[in-house]
Amino acid sequence: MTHFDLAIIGSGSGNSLITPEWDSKKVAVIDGGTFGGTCLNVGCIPTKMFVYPAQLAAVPGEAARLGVDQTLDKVHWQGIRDRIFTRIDAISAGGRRYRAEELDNVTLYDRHVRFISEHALETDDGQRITADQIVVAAGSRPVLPDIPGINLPQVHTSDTVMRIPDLPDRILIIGGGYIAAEFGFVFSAFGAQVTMAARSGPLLRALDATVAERFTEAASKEWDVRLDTQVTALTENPDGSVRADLAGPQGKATLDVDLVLVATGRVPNTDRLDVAAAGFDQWPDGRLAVDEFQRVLKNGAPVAGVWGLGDVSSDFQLKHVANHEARTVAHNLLHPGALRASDHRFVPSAVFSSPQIASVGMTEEEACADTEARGVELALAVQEYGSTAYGWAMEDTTGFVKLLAEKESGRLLGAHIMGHEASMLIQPLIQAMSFGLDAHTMASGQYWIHPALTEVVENALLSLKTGKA
Ligand SMILES: Cc1cc2nc3c(=O)[nH]c(=O)nc-3n(C[C@H](O)[C@H](O)[C@H](O)COP(=O)(O)OP(=O)(O)OC[C@H]3O[C@@H](n4cnc5c(N)ncnc54)[C@H](O)[C@@H]3O)c2cc1C
Ligand SMILES: NC(=O)c1ccc[n+]([C@@H]2O[C@H](COP(=O)([O-])OP(=O)(O)OC[C@H]3O[C@@H](n4cnc5c(N)ncnc54)[C@H](O)[C@@H]3O)[C@@H](O)[C@H]2O)c1
Repeated sequence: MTHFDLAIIGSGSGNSLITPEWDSKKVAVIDGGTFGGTCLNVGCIPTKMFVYPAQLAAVPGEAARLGVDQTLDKVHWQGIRDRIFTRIDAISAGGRRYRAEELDNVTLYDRHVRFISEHALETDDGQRITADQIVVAAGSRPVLPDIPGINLPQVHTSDTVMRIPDLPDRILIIGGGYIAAEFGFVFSAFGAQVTMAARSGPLLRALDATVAERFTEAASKEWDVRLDTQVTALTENPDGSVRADLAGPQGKATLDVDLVLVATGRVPNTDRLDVAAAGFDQWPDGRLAVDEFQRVLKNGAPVAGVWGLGDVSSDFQLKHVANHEARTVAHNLLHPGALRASDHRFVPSAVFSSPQIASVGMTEEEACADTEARGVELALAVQEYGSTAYGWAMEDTTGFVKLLAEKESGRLLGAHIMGHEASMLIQPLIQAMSFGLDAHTMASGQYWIHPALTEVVENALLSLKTGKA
């Protein structure tokens, strides 16, 4: 049995907790997977490193509309893949080496671990660890739906698909969420024939309904989107390809593909941690229950010295949320008498597909319910990129900004953007919501550069008919 001042399970956002204040204390970092966690190794970072070259591959199609003829000669899958993972693997190895070898006070356990009591853990090779403080930052993993043939070697998740040896000709993506949307774009821009089977339509249906509908329409022009379609079986063909049995609105069909990507959501890793053995509370979806200070709960009350952060406990499976919660925990570990709460009021997200999407705050449906419940009026504006000068330059036909605000006060309730650089255009709206700037003051109290694309945000704000306008 080895005792530590602090034990951290998970080297993703959990790794950032080891600040210089811990130099004189004994710290354990435990990770049974690849050092650095999901975002670095199999998540945000490599996916976006594929999205960027995919955007370049899509340029000739876009340029032709504007009178510039270009041709795409070749996409070097292996070169792109190796460039990405040479960089990422080195960062992961460097981070691991730093923790394992260069910090005297830190012990790295490359093992899976499970709880045996509130403050005691056991690794999968039988080592016992106790700690005054334990941080559970163990993340989530892909769900594999119960479909016959799901374990065929041609079936991948986001954990493995980015390292495949060659770009397949034909890909079936099961799911219609974030991962499906991003990989659908990457693989189709690279030249693969992509079919997407979404169990219930439209794509990205957790987002605002206008975004989901208009994204589905745009995506359907680029790849084969089958809504309300179940994949009922996967069978290996004699030539090594896979036959998928599909059941959809048109009845039953079969589809032969070279690779299947499963993107049907992710589950928190609480089961493999055996948090039930410590008696910690869990939500029905398996997430570890924590309070606003990120303290793990047991029978509804915080457990002294046990904390949770990121995908394992969060409502949002997003890296910037995991990082924010890690900053909360970093402070609270060191300041037990002055705890800080995490701020989950205005959590933005972006889908790096084509078109790109960014959202913050309520959907229209949520804003309607919210304003109705509070007896206040809702103001709504939809502004097309194509209505601004920069949109004319782009000959844009798909991009738009949708804003939702409280009519009387002009307080923004939600913002949804689809189109070129949506993830950047949304930032001033996140800022306004976070700092309580009303729509009218935001629109008219500052200069907006002409004729930048930001004018679409300015015009959307001006179109909101609020009490302050
Ligand atoms: C394909 C993909 C793309 C994404 N893109 C984005 C994006 O663009 N933007 C964004 O904000 N988010 C994105 N995300 C989500 C983001 O990656 C996660 O929200 C974030 O990485 C979660 O961080 P974490 O620290 O909670 O967990 P992780 O980074 O997953 O770290 C958990 C660690 O715990 C280890 N572990 C788990 N169980 C045990 C155990 N029992 N014992 C020991 N170790 C254990 C795991 O090996 C892992 O290394 C993406 C996710 C995926 C899959
Ligand atoms: N850009 C980003 O921020 C980004 C990118 C990728 C992933 N992520 C995070 O990772 C999480 C997981 O991504 P995801 O795309 O796997 O999940 P998701 O929750 O976004 O989408 C899952 C999809 O799978 C469908 N589905 C579920 N079970 C199914 C089944 N049996 N058959 C067919 N379809 C089924 C759902 O209806 C849904 O459309 C996301 O929630 C997101 O938070 C974020």
